[in-house]
Amino acid sequence: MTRFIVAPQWQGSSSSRAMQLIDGAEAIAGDLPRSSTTVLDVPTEAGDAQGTGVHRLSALVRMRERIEDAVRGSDEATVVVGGDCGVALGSLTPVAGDDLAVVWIDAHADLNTPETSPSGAFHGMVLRAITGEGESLLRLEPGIPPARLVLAGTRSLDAEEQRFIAHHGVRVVAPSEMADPDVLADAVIATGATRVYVHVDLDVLDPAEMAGVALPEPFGVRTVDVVASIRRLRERLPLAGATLTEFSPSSPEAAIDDLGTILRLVGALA
Ligand SMILES: NC(=[NH2+])NCCC[C@H](N)C(=O)O
Repeated sequence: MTRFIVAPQWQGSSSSRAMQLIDGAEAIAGDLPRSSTTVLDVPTEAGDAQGTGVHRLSALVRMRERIEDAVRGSDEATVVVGGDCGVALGSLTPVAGDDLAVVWIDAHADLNTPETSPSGAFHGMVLRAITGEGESLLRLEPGIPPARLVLAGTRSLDAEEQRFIAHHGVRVVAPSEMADPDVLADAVIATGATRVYVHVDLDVLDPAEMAGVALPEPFGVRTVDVVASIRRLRERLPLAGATLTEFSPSSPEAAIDDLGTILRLVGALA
């Protein structure tokens, strides 16, 4: 049975957004099987950037350790539910290796560094940290090489992210390409990896199908296509771990509308 870890991490400077991410994590947790779900404590400490340009750095370093400890030692793939996308660092660290590909299903690339981030929010830097770059207190070492990354559903890129993708020739599966589930699976197989980590940020979905995200981006992917792409990929490679992140409903009533969609994605990852 798949294990779930719920990590209500928040990375920004706004407390209303923090509350929404915490509420979102709790709403999802309420629908997961109780016996196989661990809910981590909410990191209430404000944390300190320590001059790094990463908001709440000290709190995020602690949260990373907590997530890593919770994931480590399981024989099966663990699905870590955020919280923000930054939880993927702690979730991926115990399963990293030179046979691993990382699939980033997200409207954003999350490839900023503290120097290039427009927001100071770690969720926009976490994939870069997974490649072993960026702030030294909060990155994977050794990192996953760019040739082992596949981005999918991506449609909002900052200048440095565009440069990184072009420079390294990172494969980006466009939202429209997701209609054919073989495209993602083929792209991951082409990296030569033999295991795959799948990260899903709910903002990859079209806003018509997912309202409860902080940074909705138009022209997104249909839930049915994300589910089919993940299932097809899993027919071809074993899943090493997964994240499902960024649920931040504006109210408990609004959360109910999105939970059915979220559970379909949970089903594809579990
Ligand atoms: N996974 C996300 N929601 N990322 C949002 C990132 C937004 C922007 N690119 C930043 O660096 O701040």
